[in-house]
Amino acid sequence: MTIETTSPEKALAEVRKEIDALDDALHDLLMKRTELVVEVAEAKARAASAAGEGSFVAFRPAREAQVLRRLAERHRGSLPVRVIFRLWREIIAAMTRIQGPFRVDVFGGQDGSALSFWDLARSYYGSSTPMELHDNARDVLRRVVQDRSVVGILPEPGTHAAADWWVMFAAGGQSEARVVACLPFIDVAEGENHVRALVVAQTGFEPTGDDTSLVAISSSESLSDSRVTSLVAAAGFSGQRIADAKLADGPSSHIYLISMPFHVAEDDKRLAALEGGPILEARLLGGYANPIERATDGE
Ligand SMILES: O=C(O)C(=O)C[C@]1(C(=O)O)C=C[C@@H](O)C=C1
Repeated sequence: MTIETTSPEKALAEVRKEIDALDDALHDLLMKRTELVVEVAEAKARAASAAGEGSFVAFRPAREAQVLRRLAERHRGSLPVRVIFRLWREIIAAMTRIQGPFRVDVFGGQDGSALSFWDLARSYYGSSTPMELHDNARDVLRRVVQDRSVVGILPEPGTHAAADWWVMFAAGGQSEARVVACLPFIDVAEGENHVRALVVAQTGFEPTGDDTSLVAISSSESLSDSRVTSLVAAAGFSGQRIADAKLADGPSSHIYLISMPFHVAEDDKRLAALEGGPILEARLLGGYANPIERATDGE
């Protein structure tokens, strides 16, 4: 016969003591991580001044994607990866704000999807980051172009009635703004179907090893899907049309948005090779680290 020496109260108190110790360890690590991010900011400031720039953009979406992918890869147990992401997104957003001004302008539209886009922005850019809602995608884009500290959340082209903002982006003057991320960063096949958004900011579209690029091409004539595909292939690229638009005036009256399943750099020679024949201009709009895909997530 075994004699019960530990009362349930005592066992509970023991486990809670262990939880307290873990909380302390987590808290210590968070404080240490913050100190490292201050060093990261100092390194960025030095790099900016060496490049003759007075300030720097702290936001590095490619690095953020790599941080999340690495965690998803090593994750075990019943805590959903989405919860891990939410926790790290809160941390990363706070650490971005420690380095300098950072704010988010969100497209909400007028068709009831505002809450979905707002939620997406909050869960990725933190509970205390200043955010503003706009009912017009063009206003969001304008804010991004005007202010280096702004990140814009816009509906994914081809999926939303108001998602024609990319045309203004593609046909407007040169700007430092780029598409740099896609939200949500985790796609759960059996999860609820949420909206997808693209993130636009004045920061680089850097490679992560698993990316999608968005290139806009303009033409004076209407191009069929197969024509677009073969022109893209002739330049050494591959990709598919995900959206198109017809402009009222100017020689480049037809404009197509091509999604390419790899990273395209700003100086990629294939962009120049695309121009010629019916294509008057090819412009890299940026792109994003492909979100991770899961069949299920802790359900
Ligand atoms: O690695 C950086 O450049 C950082 O600034 C650190 C960090 C992070 O907290 O991991 C924060 C913000 C950046 O957008 C990317 C990553």
